[in-house]
Amino acid sequence: MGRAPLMLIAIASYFAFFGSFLYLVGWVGGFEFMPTSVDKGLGAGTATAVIINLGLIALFGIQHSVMARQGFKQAWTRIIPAPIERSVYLLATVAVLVLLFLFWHPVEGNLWSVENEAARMVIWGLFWIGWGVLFISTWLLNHFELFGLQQAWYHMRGQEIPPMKMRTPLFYKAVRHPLYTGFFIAFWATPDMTYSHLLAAVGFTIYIVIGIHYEEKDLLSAFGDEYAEYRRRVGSFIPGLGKKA
Ligand SMILES: C[S@@+](CC[C@H](N)C(=O)[O-])C[C@H]1O[C@@H](n2cnc3c(N)ncnc32)[C@H](O)[C@@H]1O
Repeated sequence: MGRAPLMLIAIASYFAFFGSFLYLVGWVGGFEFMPTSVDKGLGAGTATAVIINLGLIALFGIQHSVMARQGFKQAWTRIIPAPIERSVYLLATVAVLVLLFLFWHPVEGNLWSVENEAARMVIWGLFWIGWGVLFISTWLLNHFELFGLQQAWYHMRGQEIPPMKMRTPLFYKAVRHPLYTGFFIAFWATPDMTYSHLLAAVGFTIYIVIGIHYEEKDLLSAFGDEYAEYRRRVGSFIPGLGKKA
């Protein structure tokens, strides 16, 4: 395939992913105007709903973890062009997110509901801070590389795609996984914790904790001692906690 079509695929994937990310923010927030959300979707009995929902989260986890591993990438790039490997990964993520948005089955009931208006505002503030931390973290790492545009751009210009560099600016000096810290805050900071929301928060938290194990394995093999030393010095999600000897 020509260089320009690959660039177009990368741009289309970027915007498709960005759209699904914005939908995810509204989906987790459970805003009225959303066609579906963590609290608005198809109906089913509790047991069926829980099984389907956990299946949807597992699907997201499997797609995300398997396709991000080095071994998979090496095999996969014999089939698809390497410059759009990340873009195809993003398209697969969009597909599993769309399944989540369409087939999530809300579960009845409420764990907590904060009545006090000021407290509700503080919690909503935290929700937005979480998404903000996540978004800023993508720029701290390398936004365009993370979302596949840089690879296709270099390829289009006939230049070699630069290897991934280890980065530890700003938030990364305090924790190794600020993007996931942002994700946790965004999922857990809600003034109305319905059982549906709780299921999503617990499910995605478990997935991230498992996913990090594999992500760090890859980071250790890519960056060696530099990353090992970083793990000894810097906590995982919460500053000072989860350092690895
Ligand atoms: C979705 S990002 C999440 C990054 C990180 N786990 C976080 O929560 O901020 C996953 C990608 O970031 C890369 N990555 C993670 N930490 C990195 C670092 N310190 N420097 C460069 N790349 C990193 C991983 O290799 C992976 O491709």
